[in-house]
Formats: sequence, structure tokens, C-alpha cells
Amino acid sequence: MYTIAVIGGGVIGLPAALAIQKEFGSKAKVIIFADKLSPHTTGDVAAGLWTPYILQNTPQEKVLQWAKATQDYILELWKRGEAKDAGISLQVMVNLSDQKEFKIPEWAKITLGYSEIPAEEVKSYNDKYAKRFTGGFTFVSFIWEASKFLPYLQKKFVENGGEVRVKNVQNFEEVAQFDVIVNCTGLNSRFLVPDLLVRPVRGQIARVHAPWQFHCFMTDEEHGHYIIPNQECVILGGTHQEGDFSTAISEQDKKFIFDGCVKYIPALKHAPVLKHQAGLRPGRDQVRLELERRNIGGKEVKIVHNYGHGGSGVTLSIGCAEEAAQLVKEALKFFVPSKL
Ligand SMILES: Cc1cc2nc3c(=O)[nH]c(=O)nc-3n(C[C@H](O)[C@H](O)[C@H](O)COP(=O)(O)OP(=O)(O)OC[C@H]3O[C@@H](n4cnc5c(N)ncnc54)[C@H](O)[C@@H]3O)c2cc1C
Repeated sequence: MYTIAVIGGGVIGLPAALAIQKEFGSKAKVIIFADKLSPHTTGDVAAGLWTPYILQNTPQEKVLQWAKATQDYILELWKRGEAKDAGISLQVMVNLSDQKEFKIPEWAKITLGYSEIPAEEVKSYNDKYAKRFTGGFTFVSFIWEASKFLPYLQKKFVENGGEVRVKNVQNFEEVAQFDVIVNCTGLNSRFLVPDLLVRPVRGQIARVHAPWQFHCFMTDEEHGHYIIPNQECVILGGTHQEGDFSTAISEQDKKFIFDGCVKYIPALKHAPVLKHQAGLRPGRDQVRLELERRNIGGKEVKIVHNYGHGGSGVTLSIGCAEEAAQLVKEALKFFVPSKL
């Protein structure tokens, strides 16, 4: 039997562990090592909106491939009637842009029911909000709440024979006895790999009680606000502060978030606040999803890296997990004598 260690039990690690189980079935023993599990991961702060965001130079064709695979997977869960348990809701998205030359992003074309907002309507938003939006589009998107789907996926993983160990892995030597290591440590890859290209993109949000708010609203202004309903609250966002490692709640950010969101939906002014949260997105110039062969103490160790998903971890999770499982297969095919 092959032995696979997945380091990380968050939005990226759990789907990867499940995809590996699916690929190898009883031929592999998969163990997750994680020092934090839901509700203490970055994903537990996330809004869970399926939309590619803060991905910088990750190639478009990869973004489309990974995001589409995730969308298909969520849709399948929805069709199977598992939406509530898995934390899924389907919502209308209004996305406005203030870019000089408004261009609909490539990924918009794989969304459900995408349509460009006519110029007249954009003008009416500008009149209403005293803004200068140049264009926009609407589509129907999924919200996939990590604080619901992480326990849901973890249960499936354990039912399939997987094991979860709560442990901080200080270095890869500690797990070098495994046939393959899958590194899904998000921001901490900066220190574990170490990879200084990974840096925090801090995000602060507020969770409010506003059950009457049914659609998502988002802009791509430099410091854009967003309003994203979840099953039991509405997320008001948000900030993206490059290089900031603080998860302390900032009073200044609270005000920025409220002032901005209330401008778009004034009734939010009266929505009771349930919680303020701040999390650190694992920013990187590009998502790193590749196989490394590393010499550790004279032995060649195979490490599949899967980190650096920025503000899109939920959106890309399943597509990246499927590709990570293929990289594990490649690692075993070429470098490990068959244990079957
Ligand atoms: C405010 C905010 C809003 C967001 N909204 C969205 C959204 O709407 N849609 C979307 O797609 N994305 C969103 N994101 C981004 C998304 O949350 C992240 O991309 C995603 O959570 C990254 O997942 P990850 O598994 O790589 O990292 P993490 O969630 O940080 O998980 C890392 C895992 O690795 C473990 N780990 C790390 N180092 C070690 C070690 N040495 N030993 C053992 N375990 C270790 C941790 O314990 C944890 O289990 C948002 C993020 C923020 C902050």
C-alpha cells in the first residue's frame, strides 16, 4: 500500500486528500497532518464565493480549468441534494468595474447565466452611487462556505479510511518516510518550503444579520467593497492588504467596510453585527502546483506542492485537488517501486 502525507487540512488540503483517495482507493493510506482544522483555518473567514480573485499571474487557462472543475463539483453536490450540509447556496452576482477600459474577464464566460450590464444600467448605478463605473456583468454563482464544507469533507475523508492527525510539521524531514508528501500549507509555505514568494494578503470582513439580502454585490475598484450572503449571515467586505501579517481586528477597517457597503445597500446600516474577522490569504505571483524531488538525508523525497491560491482558494480547490492527485500518480509511477 502506498503512504501519502497531506500537510494541511484547509480549503486546499482536504479536497486534495479526498481526490487522492478517489484516485488510489484501497491502494493508498492517506494521512492529513494539520495544526489547525475548521473552524480555525483561513477558509473559515472566507465568504466562499465562487469567483477568481487576487490571482495575479496564474495562467488564465489554468484558472479556467481549476475553477470550472470546482463549479462542476459544487453543482453535482447541489443536484444530489447535499447543498445544505455542504454549505452551498446559489446566488445572483452583480459585478461592477471602474477599469478605464472595461473588459469582461475570461472566467466570466464559464459562469452560469453570465450577461453584460447594458451601458444605460451602468449609468444608473453611477447616478445612484456617485461613482464612475465603466461596465459590469451579472451571473449566477455558488457560495461554498468553508466552515460548513470542511467538516463535511473531513467526515467523508475519515469514512473512506483516511486519518487526520493534529500536528505541526516543522520540516519535511518529519514526514520523509511517506512515499509522497502533498504540501497544502497555504501561507505557511513561506516558512516550511521555504518560499518567500508567498506573502499574506490580509482580509477583514464583518458578518451581519440581514436575512433579507439575497444577492451578491462586488466592484473591482482598487479598494472595492463586497456584499456576500451566506446561509446564516451576510458578509460585508473587505480589505486586501498586501504583506500585512496581522489578524487583529482594525477599527479603521471596520469603518471602511461599513461606510462602503452601506453606500451600496443603505439598509445594511441597521444590520446587527455578529462577528468581525480577519484572515490572511496565501498570496503568490502564481499558484504553485507542481512536483518537487528533494534530497533529504541522501533520500529522494517526492513533494507535490499545492499552495498560493490568494483570494480564490475555494474557487480553485477541486480543480487543483484533481491535478494534485495526478501529480501524486506521476510521482509514484516514476519514482516508487510498486507496492501493490
Ligand atoms: C477575508 C477573506 C475572504 C475570502 N473570500 C474568498 C471567497 O469568497 N472565495 C474564495 O474562493 N476564496 C476566498 N478567500 C481565500 C481562501 O480563504 C484561501 O485561498 C484559502 O482558504 C486558502 O486555503 P489553504 O488551504 O491553502 O490555506 P489555509 O486555509 O490557511 O490552510 C492551511 C492548512 O495548513 C495547515 N498547516 C500550515 N502549516 C502547517 C505545518 N507546518 N504543519 C501542519 N499543518 C500546517 C494549517 O493548520 C491549515 O490546516 C478569502 C480569504 C479571506 C481572508
